[in-house]
Amino acid sequence: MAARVPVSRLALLGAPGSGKGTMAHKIRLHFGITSVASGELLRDHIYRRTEIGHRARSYIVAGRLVPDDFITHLVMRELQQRGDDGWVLDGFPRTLPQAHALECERVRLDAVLCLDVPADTIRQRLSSRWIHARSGRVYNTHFNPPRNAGRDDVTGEPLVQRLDDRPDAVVARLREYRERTQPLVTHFASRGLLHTFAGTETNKVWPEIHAFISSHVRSLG
Ligand SMILES: Nc1nc2c(ncn2[C@@H]2O[C@H](COP(=O)(O)OP(=O)(O)O)[C@@H](O)[C@H]2O)c(=O)[nH]1
Ligand SMILES: Nc1ncnc2c1ncn2[C@@H]1O[C@H](COP(=O)(O)OP(=O)(O)O)[C@@H](O)[C@H]1O
Repeated sequence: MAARVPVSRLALLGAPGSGKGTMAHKIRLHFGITSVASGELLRDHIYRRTEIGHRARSYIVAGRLVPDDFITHLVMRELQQRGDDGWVLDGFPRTLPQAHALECERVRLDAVLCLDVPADTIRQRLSSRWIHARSGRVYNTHFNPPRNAGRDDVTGEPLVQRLDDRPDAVVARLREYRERTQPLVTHFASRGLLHTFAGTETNKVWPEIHAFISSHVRSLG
């Protein structure tokens, strides 16, 4: 059974393809803490063809970050719905203004887990990532392939590649990461919240993250 941590508020920081979503999934399975994934929120809006999705699409396809106030509003609304529960933020904050917005709203973070993965590994992973568009389930032809090639395990529906996993969009996303997200490393380190986990294989990094959450995460229970 999952070991439950009563209250914990974590953020996953890392380049595109560093394994944030994969780790968030493992944290939910092992600790019962669910994630708020900013990219998934946006893709869901695009899939449902909402006005928000319409605004976000051109940024995402070009590999650019969507405007700060736009994504902050979306994530804050989601967090308000969660009330006092713990959560893992996957992909937010991604810029200094987003981190400042969390502080302004007095949203407490217990720890920021930074995934440090080399760019070559990231390019390989993203070229072999496939998703089920409706649910957001993520596969990889090498790491966690679907049971039937090209088909979602649960629905049997076809898998697709993300438009922003094309090589030119990946170059743009890695540039956005270096220029706008990496400054958060210093920001969170200065607040004593940063914990970095380096490696090229999720299954080797996960035991370190598991041990960290088991021993460090604040509990109000
Ligand atoms: N080969 C390989 N692929 C992995 C590993 N960990 C995660 N992946 C895959 O790499 C891709 C990116 O991981 P994901 O969790 O989506 O990264 P995110 O973009 O940071 O959320 C997905 O297709 C994962 O299934 C690993 O250790 N090895
Ligand atoms: N916090 C954020 N700030 C700005 N744009 C975001 C944010 N989160 C997600 N996005 C947009 O959604 C895209 C996909 O995000 P995500 O699913 O987290 O992908 P990945 O971590 O694989 O790059 C980003 O490239 C960006 O366009």
